Amino acid sequence: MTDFDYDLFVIGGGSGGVRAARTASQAGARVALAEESRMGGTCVIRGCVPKKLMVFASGFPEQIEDARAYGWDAGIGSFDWPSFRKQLHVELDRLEQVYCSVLDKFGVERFDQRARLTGPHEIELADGTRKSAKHILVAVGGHPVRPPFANAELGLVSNDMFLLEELPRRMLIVGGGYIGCEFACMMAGMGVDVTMYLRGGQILNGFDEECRGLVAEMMRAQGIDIHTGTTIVEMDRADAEDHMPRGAGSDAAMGTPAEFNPHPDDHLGGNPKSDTARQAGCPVWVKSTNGREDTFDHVLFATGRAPSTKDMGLEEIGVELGRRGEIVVDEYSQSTVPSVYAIGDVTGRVELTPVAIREAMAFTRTVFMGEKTPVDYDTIPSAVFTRPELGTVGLTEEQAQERGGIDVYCTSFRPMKQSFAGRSGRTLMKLVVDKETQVILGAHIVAPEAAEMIQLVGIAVKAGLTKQQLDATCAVHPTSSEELVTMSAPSRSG
Ligand SMILES: Cc1cc2nc3c(=O)[nH]c(=O)nc-3n(C[C@H](O)[C@H](O)[C@H](O)COP(=O)(O)OP(=O)(O)OC[C@H]3O[C@@H](n4cnc5c(N)ncnc54)[C@H](O)[C@@H]3O)c2cc1C
Ligand SMILES: NC(=O)c1ccc[n+]([C@@H]2O[C@H](COP(=O)([O-])OP(=O)(O)OC[C@H]3O[C@@H](n4cnc5c(N)ncnc54)[C@H](O)[C@@H]3O)[C@@H](O)[C@H]2O)c1
Repeated sequence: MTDFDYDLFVIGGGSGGVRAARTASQAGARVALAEESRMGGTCVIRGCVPKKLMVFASGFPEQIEDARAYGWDAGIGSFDWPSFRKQLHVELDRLEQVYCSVLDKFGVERFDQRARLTGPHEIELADGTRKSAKHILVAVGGHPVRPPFANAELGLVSNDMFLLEELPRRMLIVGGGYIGCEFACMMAGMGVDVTMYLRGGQILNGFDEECRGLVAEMMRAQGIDIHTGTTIVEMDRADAEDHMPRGAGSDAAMGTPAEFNPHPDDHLGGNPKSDTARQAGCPVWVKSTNGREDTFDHVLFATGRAPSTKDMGLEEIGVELGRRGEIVVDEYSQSTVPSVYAIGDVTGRVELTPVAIREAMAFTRTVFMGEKTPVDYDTIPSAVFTRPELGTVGLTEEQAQERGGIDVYCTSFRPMKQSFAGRSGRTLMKLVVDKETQVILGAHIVAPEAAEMIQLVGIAVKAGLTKQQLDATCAVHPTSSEELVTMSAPSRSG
């Protein structure tokens, strides 16, 4: 064993990789980590964190409108994107430093470069250096994928949204999953005119139907123009000759286009080193399946992500990849090459930060602490940061109906704060309960702060509590969440 340079070499400094490196080092292992872009990975640099800060920024117009209804002489003024963006990146730089310091503090050797596998125990760094390790952990995450349309490179992906030089006036978002819906609400809140194209009939495929319907209704009420069963058939630069608006240059029609940098490397949805240099895309002319032709300052492709396994040397050494390029692993995150493990988005299991972190900790326990620890994927709560938010845990009503024997407790109301302000927004709370045992199988909330609420209800659902046990908890009044412990009769059974 001492023949190896390290006990563990981690490739990827995102949520999963950093946690695994730190905990393995704490467990006494000699650890190194290579990160080709910025430490912190998707969540910290181009995902959860900047997204949530943008969610906060985009919520103020509504809050100020409410403040006026509550008697404040408040005015919204205008939103200064460049100033927000500057502050956002100061914060991301700070967090990146925190991640670096944590690794340094725990004695993890860092390599700020790309790494690939050249053997079951060998890693090659971009500068040609080779390192050996008893175990290799691949935690390289995923990257956004554009659909295979001609000229799709004219569109942005989520990574680009945090780097925009200026906010678009009009924007088309293609895709209605987590990322599409969250950006639609953020952009609309910041005053952008948002159109969405969905391939299917509704946003947020896989979530509870009633909740999807309500979130879509609320998004439309904010002015988001959602087109279902619609996709792009053709797209081009708006200033291409065929698509110039008559009597006006595209600048006049669309605002000054920022410099356009195509994305030569779709491996990370862009060149990882260009994070600070990337400029916004150009105005785009779009023809859609509904026959409509339109121009947008930007098109955002929120059409899914793929594991970043390209050119990693994985298949060459015998690591099996799945259909989408994900690393196939067992319940202990071990790949088909016993010395190579993989965690996080690159395994295509559940693409959430807390899940990548749990996989990292289970990996450390299994490999470095002698406790074989599988990850528990049952009943993972999550939230979509739309406005209002959607929090979800456990089975949807539709999934539970398939197994049958359920009671559904559901309530929908105008929350006190919004009702007073004359706002039409509704809150929805739903508990899906096993009729016989009364165990709660699922909980779904559409409400302001639903993400905070579902974290707590998630404990009850994970613990296998019954509806009666929830009801035995005294309500906190006046709150919205008290409805979760006061719904007395099922709305329906199935
Ligand atoms: C816009 C957006 C919003 C999101 N919001 C949420 C949210 O609110 N809540 C939530 O739970 N999840 C959210 N996610 C998902 C979450 O960010 C991911 O599930 C999580 O970051 C996965 O962690 P990871 O460690 O697997 O990979 P990553 O965080 O992607 O880290 C992988 C790292 O590996 C590096 N890398 C890749 N290849 C190499 C190589 N060959 N050599 C060296 N380094 C390499 C990359 O640069 C990257 O830093 C969001 C994702 C996006 C895109
Ligand atoms: N709040 C959160 O926890 C959060 C936020 C963002 C992302 N994430 C994670 O990241 C993952 C990826 O998010 P995502 O939104 O990119 O993926 P997603 O799979 O949730 O949504 C992609 C959407 O794009 C649509 N689509 C795909 N190809 C298309 C095409 N050619 N034309 C039109 N539509 C097309 C799909 O039908 C789907 O609705 C999520 O599954 C989630 O795990 C989580």
